[in-house]
Amino acid sequence: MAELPSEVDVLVIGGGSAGCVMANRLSADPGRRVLLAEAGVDTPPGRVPPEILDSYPMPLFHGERYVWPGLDAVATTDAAGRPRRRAYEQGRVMGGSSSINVQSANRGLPRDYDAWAALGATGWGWDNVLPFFRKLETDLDFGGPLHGRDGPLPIRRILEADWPPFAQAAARAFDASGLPRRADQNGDFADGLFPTAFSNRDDARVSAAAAYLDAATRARPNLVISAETEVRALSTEGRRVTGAVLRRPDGSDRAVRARHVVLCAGALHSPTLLLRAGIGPAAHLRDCGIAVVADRPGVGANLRDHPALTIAQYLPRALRLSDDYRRASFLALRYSSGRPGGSASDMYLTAAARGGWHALGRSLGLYFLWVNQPHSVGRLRLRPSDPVGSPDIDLGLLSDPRDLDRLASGVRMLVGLAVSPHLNPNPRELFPASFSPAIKRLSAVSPRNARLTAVLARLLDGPPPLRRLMLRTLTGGAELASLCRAGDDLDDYVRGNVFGVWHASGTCRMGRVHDLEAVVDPGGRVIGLEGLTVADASIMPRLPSANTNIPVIMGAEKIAAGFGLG
Ligand SMILES: Cc1cc2nc3c(=O)[nH]c(=O)nc-3n(C[C@H](O)[C@H](O)[C@H](O)COP(=O)(O)OP(=O)(O)OC[C@H]3O[C@@H](n4cnc5c(N)ncnc54)[C@H](O)[C@@H]3O)c2cc1C
Repeated sequence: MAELPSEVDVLVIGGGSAGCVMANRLSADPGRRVLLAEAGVDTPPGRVPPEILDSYPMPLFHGERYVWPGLDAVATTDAAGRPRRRAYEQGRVMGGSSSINVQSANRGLPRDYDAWAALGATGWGWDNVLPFFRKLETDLDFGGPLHGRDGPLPIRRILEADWPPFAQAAARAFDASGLPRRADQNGDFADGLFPTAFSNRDDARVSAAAAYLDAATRARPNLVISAETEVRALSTEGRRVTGAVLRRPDGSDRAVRARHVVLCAGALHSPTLLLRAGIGPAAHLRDCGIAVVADRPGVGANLRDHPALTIAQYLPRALRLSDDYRRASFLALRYSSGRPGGSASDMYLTAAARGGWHALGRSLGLYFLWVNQPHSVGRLRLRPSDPVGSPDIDLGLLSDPRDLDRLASGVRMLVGLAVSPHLNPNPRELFPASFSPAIKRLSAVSPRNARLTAVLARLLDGPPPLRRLMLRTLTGGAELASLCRAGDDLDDYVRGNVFGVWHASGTCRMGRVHDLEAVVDPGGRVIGLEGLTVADASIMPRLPSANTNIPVIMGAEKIAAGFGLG
């Protein structure tokens, strides 16, 4: 257990994607004493658990060891107004969600950041953020003015020449979209079919912890890293944040004073800590019995994730990945829906050659389809009956009907592409999948599940009538191709199955200091408070047209570069 200082210059709360960047960059000044407090276990160099290093990530987020317990979220409400709630995984381990994620390393599009600037995040336009995208990476495939050569995070792709049969087949099937094949999704910003970029070296994950908390950084005498240390509360004196109360692994609480606190607890926990400290919408705080320190209506508002569907396909044997091939996701299609209310590149589709770690998963391909530029917005609140318990999260994924429309049209497009002689021409063998509680249970790594899925996989590979019977049982009889023929049924299917892709963001959004809904200024400082910065996924004004890890790391790099105590 690391010895805790009683007073530091900077306390960084949360050692996730943003927190690792902040701890590294802020402790580069030897005169600044920095403490990083992370609730989860540490992953020091040379002792990263093999399941975290693994290029195949799914067992991590279906397991319990590295995720926050008790977090769930309402995806949307059904036609009768009933909320549809499901577990929402977030990393609780050094590296945070970058230690459990799918490792996709996608920047998004220049116009995403120009839109941030237009919304009040002055200085965050593409020309301003590009230097930080370059700074964070070593691109192992591409150079030139758009790419970094010596940043902490290696980014690579499996290029077409090295694709296994599934990826070759999926690309041939997706060619029917008419979109060109492109090589660099982080440097070529038009629509097309790309090899996905990911944060990985030598077929091993490189989390933010591996990249930014290397041995040399950890050896700095002015940096203390305290894992298994949960921050229970921020401390305030008037409108100044003066430190926090930390719970140690032995259960004891310890107050640490800090000249400046940097919140990097993620888009769900950062606003939760602010609300509990009395920083948030005044009426809501009063409902919870919390004294108001600063009335900031934007705290917990503007919660965004990409509304997504998962769809599985029974794969012929020739397209299945061999067991020693760990990475399963190879390509992505960025395309424009062309629907009313849509915009260029507003949709995203990925194809993975394995639906799970087990025998059943090996016989399935898995597609993720999401709205890349959603209009829908959700919110996070404390529960007035239990303000110190898990927050009440409503992703509001289809709160805007244009997102329902685009997802439904995306399903039609996917059916048109994936029901193909290159993959599997049988429309009944492309079917809805979701990470329901039953599938999550089946996806936990255990000898029992290995045996059970081996039996199921053998049955699935049996005679076609038996396979159809199994698929009917698994999916409750829903067939995507027939759903697409009946518009209302397709909408019901989308409403009943939509979920996020763990890209929670926006709950402490950046904006101009006079914007009442903004929570932080363009330097990440909480408006109206002293001594407090937020530097994680919470600050995004809008989602980029991309997975969020690399944009979060870019944001933390930028905030660290402009950081000053005060
Ligand atoms: C399952 C999953 C798959 C994903 N796949 C991808 C992908 O392939 N590509 C991609 O780009 N993005 C992906 N994402 C999203 C991406 O990883 C996140 O957007 C990004 O990691 C968020 O960074 P963050 O710093 O905001 O939060 P996090 O990385 O989640 O870090 C927050 C940290 O704060 C700690 N913490 C929280 N509260 C406290 C407290 N009170 N005290 C102490 N510590 C605390 C947490 O334990 C955690 O370590 C995925 C996310 C998940 C969960």
